[in-house]
Amino acid sequence: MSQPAIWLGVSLKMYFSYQQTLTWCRDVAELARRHPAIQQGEVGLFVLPAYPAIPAVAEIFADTPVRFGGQDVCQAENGAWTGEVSASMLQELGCSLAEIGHAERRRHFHEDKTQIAAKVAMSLRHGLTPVLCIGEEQEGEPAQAIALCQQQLAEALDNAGQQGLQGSVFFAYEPQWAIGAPQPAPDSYIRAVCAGLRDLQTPDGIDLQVIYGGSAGPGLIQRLAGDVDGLFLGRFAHDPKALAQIIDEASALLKEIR
Ligand SMILES: O=C(CO)COP(=O)(O)O
Repeated sequence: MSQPAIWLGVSLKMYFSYQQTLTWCRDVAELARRHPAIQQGEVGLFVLPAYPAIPAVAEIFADTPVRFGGQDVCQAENGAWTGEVSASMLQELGCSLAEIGHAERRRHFHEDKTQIAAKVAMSLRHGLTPVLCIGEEQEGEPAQAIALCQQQLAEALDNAGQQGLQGSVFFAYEPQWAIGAPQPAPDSYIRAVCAGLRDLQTPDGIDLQVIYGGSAGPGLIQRLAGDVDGLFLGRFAHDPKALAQIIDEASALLKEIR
């Protein structure tokens, strides 16, 4: 089956309890089982729950095409790294993704470009698709945002390129000023930046899917009309009905643009 044309990813961050996570995932699994666009592989869905929920989430999504992964991953293979989770353990649990470099991790845990590049390489080495989060801190001009993202992307893929690692990377473009806001960045801004990001060069064998995150919710995917490969959702996917609506919109958009 070919790759989905639109990806919808959801990070649950630390919003839900364990039981709330399972209840939400069961609703999403049900949605995935009955939605033709998901079943036919036109719209892809991925979910990033908190680490302890991963084994139960794996069971819930077992008979669906929904992918799941960690909200972070350790840069080291294994060993004396208290509190960390290795890429190999994520893979063992059935994960196919690892989120890397989210703005909240950069802010609260001072993650830097060296760690982020090492995490990207470690994920690819273990067959995990990095969900690499990049975005400018302050609102400015699209050209400035593209230049900054280009530099951060090159730094993040540097180790992987040098090691000749191959695979897909979700480039989650998340302007930091739009995360946790009442509404996303303006449509024209997102379209201009994401169109530029899609043209960026990557090391041989690494392909990018550009998805937009930052207060994304119902209505946005249609307004971005084909300039992004998908959305990376947070709060506005907490209501499964809202997620269902976004899947419907993605499916309708694909019918329009094909
Ligand atoms: O950071 C995000 C996704 O990882 C976006 O979160 P919000 O949509 O809640 O702003």
